[in-house]
Formats: sequence, C-alpha cells, structure tokens
Amino acid sequence: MQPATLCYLLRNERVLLIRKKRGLGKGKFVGPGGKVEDGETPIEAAVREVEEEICVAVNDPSKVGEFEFVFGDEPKMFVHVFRAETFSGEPRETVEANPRWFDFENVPYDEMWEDDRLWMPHLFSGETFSGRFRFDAEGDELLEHELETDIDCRT
Ligand SMILES: Nc1[nH]c(=O)nc2c1ncn2[C@H]1C[C@H](O)[C@@H](COP(=O)(O)OP(=O)(O)OP(=O)(O)O)O1
Repeated sequence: MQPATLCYLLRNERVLLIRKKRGLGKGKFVGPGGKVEDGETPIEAAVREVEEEICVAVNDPSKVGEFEFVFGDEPKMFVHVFRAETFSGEPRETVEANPRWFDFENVPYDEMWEDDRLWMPHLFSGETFSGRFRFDAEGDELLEHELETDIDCRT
C-alpha cells in the first residue's frame, strides 16, 4: 500500500490546514503531506512535504496516529499522522497549497475528507489513534470506519 504522511502544525489551540491545489483531495482542506518516496522514512517525508507545500521548516514532528485509506475494495494509502509544535518560517502559499490557521473549534470539517472529523479531535487532545476508513470507489462517501485510540505509535 502506498505510504503517505500528514503533518499538523499546532500553536495556541490552532491548527494549520492547507487548501489543496492539486492531487488527491484537490480543493479540500487537509494537513500538509504527501507520498513517502523511496528511501525516505515517514518522518523525513513529513518534514519534506511541509517545506515543499508551505515553506515551513518543521522541527522534530511526533507521530500520533496512522490509518488505512480504502477506496471500494482497494487499499489506497497508509497514512502516518504527525504533529509539530516547533517550526520556523511563516506559512506561504505555493503551487500546491494555500495555508490557513483554524481554531480547534472552527475546523472546516464540511470541506475536508469525511474521516477527519472522527480522528482530529484525538490529535487536538494529544491522544494517539489508529484507523481504517473505507470510502466508495470514487472516494466521495465514507462507508465504514474503525478507530482505536491510545495506540503505541512507532515511526
Ligand atoms: N482520509 C484522508 N484524510 C485526510 O485528511 N488526508 C488524507 C486522507 N487520505 C489520504 N490523505 C492525504 C495523505 C497525503 O498527504 C495526501 C495524498 O497525497 P498526494 O497523492 O497528493 O501526494 P503528493 O502531494 O505527494 O502528490 P504527488 O506530488 O503526486 O506525489 O492525502
């Protein structure tokens, strides 16, 4: 399964999301991230993607969760989720992404992947989690989900 990352920058009860300009989930608000490339660890990929997408240097992100993303019967991605409280540089718009800060209580779930509302509260409260989310073949509707919290998170 294709490994991928999401890396959430958190500061003062706010989270940085991007409006994705291309690729899977184009037009949605998501966390910065993308596919893990050959020879990279998930943590290296997470740091690289944040730099590429919003020009921010992330310091030592911690892994907080992971999930399988399934379209129809086809496992699509295995996503490693990170959080980072220390980073430098002002988030900037790039060809890939338009960054924006949101208060935890104003996250725009209606403009995000449907699974995000299930697990992001755990990210905000500092819990770890593991999930499996099965969408229809087009990726439009969440059909089934499993979610476990308090998992042992290794990178
Ligand atoms: N259910 C889900 N909820 C969510 O919020 N983000 C998800 C998700 N399933 C996958 N993602 C994220 C993981 C990853 O960051 C992104 C998919 O990455 P892309 O295919 O856009 O990869 P890249 O940006 O690396 O694209 P390329 O430039 O084509 O390699 O979608």
